[in-house]
Amino acid sequence: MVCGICVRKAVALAANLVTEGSALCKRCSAHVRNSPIQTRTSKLISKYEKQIEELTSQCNMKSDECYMAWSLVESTNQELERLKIELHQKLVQSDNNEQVLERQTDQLRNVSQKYENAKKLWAAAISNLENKIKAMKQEQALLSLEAHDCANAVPDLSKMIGAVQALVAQCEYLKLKYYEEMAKRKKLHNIVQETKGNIRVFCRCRPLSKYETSSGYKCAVDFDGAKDGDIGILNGGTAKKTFKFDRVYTPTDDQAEVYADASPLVTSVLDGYNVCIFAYGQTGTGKTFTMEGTERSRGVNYRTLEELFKIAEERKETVIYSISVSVLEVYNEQIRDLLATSPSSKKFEIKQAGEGSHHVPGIVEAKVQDIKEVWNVLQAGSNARAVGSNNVNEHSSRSHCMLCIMVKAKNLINGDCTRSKLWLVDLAGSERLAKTDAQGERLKEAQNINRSLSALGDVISALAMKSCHIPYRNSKLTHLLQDSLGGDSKALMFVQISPSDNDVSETLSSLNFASRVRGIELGPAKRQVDTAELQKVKQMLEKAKQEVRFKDDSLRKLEDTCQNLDNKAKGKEQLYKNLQEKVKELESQLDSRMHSQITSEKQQQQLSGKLKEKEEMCTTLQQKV
Ligand SMILES: Nc1ncnc2c1ncn2[C@@H]1O[C@H](COP(=O)(O)OP(=O)(O)OP(=O)(O)O)[C@@H](O)[C@H]1O
Repeated sequence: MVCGICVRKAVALAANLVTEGSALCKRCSAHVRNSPIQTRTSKLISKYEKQIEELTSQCNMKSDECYMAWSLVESTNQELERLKIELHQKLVQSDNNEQVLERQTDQLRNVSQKYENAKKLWAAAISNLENKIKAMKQEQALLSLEAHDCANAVPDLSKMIGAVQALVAQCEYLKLKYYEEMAKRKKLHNIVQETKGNIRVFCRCRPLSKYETSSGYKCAVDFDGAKDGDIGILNGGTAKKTFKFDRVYTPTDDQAEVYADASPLVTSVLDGYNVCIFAYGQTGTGKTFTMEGTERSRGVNYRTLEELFKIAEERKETVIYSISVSVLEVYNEQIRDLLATSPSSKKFEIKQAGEGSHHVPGIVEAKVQDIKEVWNVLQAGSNARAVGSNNVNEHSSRSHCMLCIMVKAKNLINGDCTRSKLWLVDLAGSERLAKTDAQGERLKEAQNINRSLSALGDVISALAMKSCHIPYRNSKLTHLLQDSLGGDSKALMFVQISPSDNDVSETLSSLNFASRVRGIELGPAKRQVDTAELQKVKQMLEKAKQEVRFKDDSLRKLEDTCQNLDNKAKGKEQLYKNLQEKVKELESQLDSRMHSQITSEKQQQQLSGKLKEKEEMCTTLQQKV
């Protein structure tokens, strides 16, 4: 209850305790009796206070709700931010992917461009090759036509084979005949040799030397009967002494002509006969020239060996020959083995001569395969001879130079084996001691020369008289030549003379010696030989040889033609195969290119698919945002 004074103020006062019927004044705490208005007001107040309380609690609830709503918005915003970042990252990635894709697309474009270019190139190459193949096919067709023409040109292959077989058979028959004839010829040849005598003498006169001409010396030799083997020596004006030999060579006769007459003896060596060819005569008359010759004008030694190898080669199908050579020098009755001492003998193989090869032991021999090797051996001999003397010319005049060729032969048809020897001797110059007026060493040399030359004469005489004792051992020269002087052996002596009237006495001496050698051997009975039969056989043999040669030639020509055609066809075939292989190679290269193109196209498609997926993902995300 508020006093009247307070009542007035009551309206303005808030919250005052009101009790029904009475109340305590809040200001003065006096009990105040409630008026009806006051009661009603307090009722209203409490009612409103209740309403306020309700509203306050409602307000609190709403504030909580608001708070919750705010929190939700906050978290949604955060999510949105995250999504934005994610979207951004995706966009960046998508950009990167796009760039990679672009690059790959560019690469693919390049690859496909290259592929297109290569394709064009290959296509051009292939069409080029196809053209070539076409051309080659045409050529091949032409060639096969040609081959057909050729085949047609040959009447009939079987006929041809038959003809060839007949030719071969004929050839074989002719060969047999040829061998038979050869055997006959050999026999006849040896008969002819025997009828001519086992020792023959050829006389050769050298030209007047420049010195002789300038000194006014004249030619004292008459060659009028030279063709018949007659030679005349003018001795003191009109007096003329004539000699007869198997051959007489004038100063104009060359080395080939001289050798031509000696060559049949070479054939005898290959047939198993021992042979001796020697040059005898006064110093400076051309013994070395005849036997050795010069490089431009080869002598008997070289030509003999050349022919020997030629015949051995010709006969190689029927006889196997093994040839070896020894080179010796006899000076003052001493033997010098020039091959054993030669500084250049390393060029060929030398060995001790086989047992029984020589009567004098210890001599070496060089086995020679061809004429080139022989030349090396001859050179080695000459070099060794030069090394052994201060002056080769003078020394050679006073020593006997001896070349021995040993031949072993095996006949493949009848199995015959022979061993024979060919001596080629350049004798020391013969001089009369009275003329040389020699003394000391020179006298000794001259005496030795004369002794050995007269020993040679004695051996020849003893042989001619068919003595039971032949004095071979009287000199080293005859001792060495023992096998080739006498028995079945054949000898040829070149008597060398000077044309000068200043040398007449020496010339006469040499010719007398040579006549003695020749005269004692040739008997009248042996001269009467019927050469007509021999001529007939020779002609038959020549004809058979020509026929064989002709058949051989035509066979060889046919074989050559067939071989040529075969070679051509093979060549073309190979070319065609090569081209086919090239085309195959190109095709496989093209295939692999196409395969790689397809692979790269597939890769491109896969990449585009992935790109699309990414783009869709981006769009979805953006929409979400
Ligand atoms: N037929 C010929 N034609 C041309 N020149 C020749 C002939 N014969 C010899 N001669 C020459 O005569 C000279 C003497 O010859 P060569 O030396 O051969 O005589 P030789 O008898 O061997 O002498 P030696 O006994 O002194 O050794 C050489 O110059 C040679 O070239």
